[in-house]
Amino acid sequence: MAVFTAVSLDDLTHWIEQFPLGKAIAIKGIASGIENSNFFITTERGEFVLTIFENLTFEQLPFYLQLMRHLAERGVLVPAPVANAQGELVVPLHGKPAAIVSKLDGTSQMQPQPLHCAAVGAMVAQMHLAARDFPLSQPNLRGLDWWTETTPKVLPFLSSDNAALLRAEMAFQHAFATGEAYARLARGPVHADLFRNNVMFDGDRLTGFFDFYFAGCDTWLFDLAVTVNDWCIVPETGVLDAARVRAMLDAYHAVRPFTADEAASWHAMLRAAALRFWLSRLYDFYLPREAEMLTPHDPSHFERILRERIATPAPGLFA
Ligand SMILES: Nc1ncnc2c1ncn2[C@@H]1O[C@H](COP(=O)(O)OP(=O)(O)O)[C@@H](O)[C@H]1O
Ligand SMILES: N[C@@H](CCOP(=O)(O)O)C(=O)O
Repeated sequence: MAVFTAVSLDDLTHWIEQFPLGKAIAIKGIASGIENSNFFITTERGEFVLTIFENLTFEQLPFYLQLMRHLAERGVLVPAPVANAQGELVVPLHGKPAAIVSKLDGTSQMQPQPLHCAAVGAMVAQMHLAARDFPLSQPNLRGLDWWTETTPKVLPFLSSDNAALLRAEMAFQHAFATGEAYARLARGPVHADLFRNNVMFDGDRLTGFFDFYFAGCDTWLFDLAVTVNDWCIVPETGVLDAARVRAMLDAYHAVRPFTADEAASWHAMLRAAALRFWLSRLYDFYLPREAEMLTPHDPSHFERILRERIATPAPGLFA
C-alpha cells in the first residue's frame, strides 16, 4: 500500500480551492507505487492524480513538473500538471510538497507485443526531441556518480561472484563514460525509468508516459536502453526478444535517426542500463529506507540481465 500520508475529502475540499478545478467530489488512495502517496481525485472539472512527494523536496520538484508541462504543451503524451491561482505547480499539503496532474486513460501493458514496443519507441524519440529546448537542467541523480557512491555500500552484502561482477562492470562503465564516442552522444532531459508500469495503454493505443521522478539530463541512448531492458525481454531470462527490440528501435529511428556513435555505444549502454537498476535494487534491498512499505524489487532480475548483456552481442541499433 503506498499511501504514506493520508488525505481526507475534507482536507482536499479546502486545499483544492486554490486550483481552477471546481469543488472536490471524491478522493481515493492508489495502492501501487513505492515512492510517493498517490490519489485519484474527482472534481467538478474531471479526474486528476494528486501526488504527495515523500522524498523529493520543494527545490527538486520544479525540474520534474516543468518538464512534464513542457512536454505536454508539445504534444508528448504525459500528464499535464495543473497550476494554482499563483501559477505554482508544487504546493504544500500536510507540510509536504504536492502536485496535481491530469489522469491518463488506460492501464499498463505488462505483456507487450511488437506494436506496443513500436508505439513506445516512437514516443520516446518524440519526447527526446521535444525536450531539446527545455530550459532547466538537472543531472540524472541515478547516474555514474551515484553508482560510484553506492557500489562500496552494497559490496559487503554480495557473494564474491557478484562482488567481482559489480567491480568489473563499474570499471568497464567508467572507461566507457570517459571515452570519445560517449562524449559525442546526444543528450538532454530523459525519463530514465520508462518501465512498463510507467506507461499507459488504452487497448493498443498509447495514452502516456508518467512517473517522471527519476528524470534528469543524460544521453538519449541511455533512456532507450533502460526502456529496451524492460519492454523487450523474456522476463524469466532477461534475454532480448528480437521482434520487440526491432520494433522499438526502428520506430525510434524513424522519428530521430541514430548516429554512428550511438551504434558503437549501444552494447555498453545496454549494460549501463542493467547495472543502474541492479545497483538501485541492491541498495533498496540491503539498505531499505525507513519509510519503505513495500517489498523491494528483486535485484537478481537485473543481475541476470547484466550477465546476459555482457555475454551476448547486442542487436544492431539500425540496419
Ligand atoms: N497521471 C496518471 N494517470 C493515471 N494513473 C496514474 C497517474 N500517475 C500515477 N498513476 C497511477 O498511480 C500508480 C502509482 O504511481 P507511480 O508514479 O508509479 O508511484 P510511485 O512514484 O510512488 O512509484 C501508477 O501505477 C498508476 O496506476
Ligand atoms: N523501475 C524501478 C524502480 C522505480 O519504481 P517505479 O514504480 O517508481 O517506476 C525498478 O524496477 O527497479
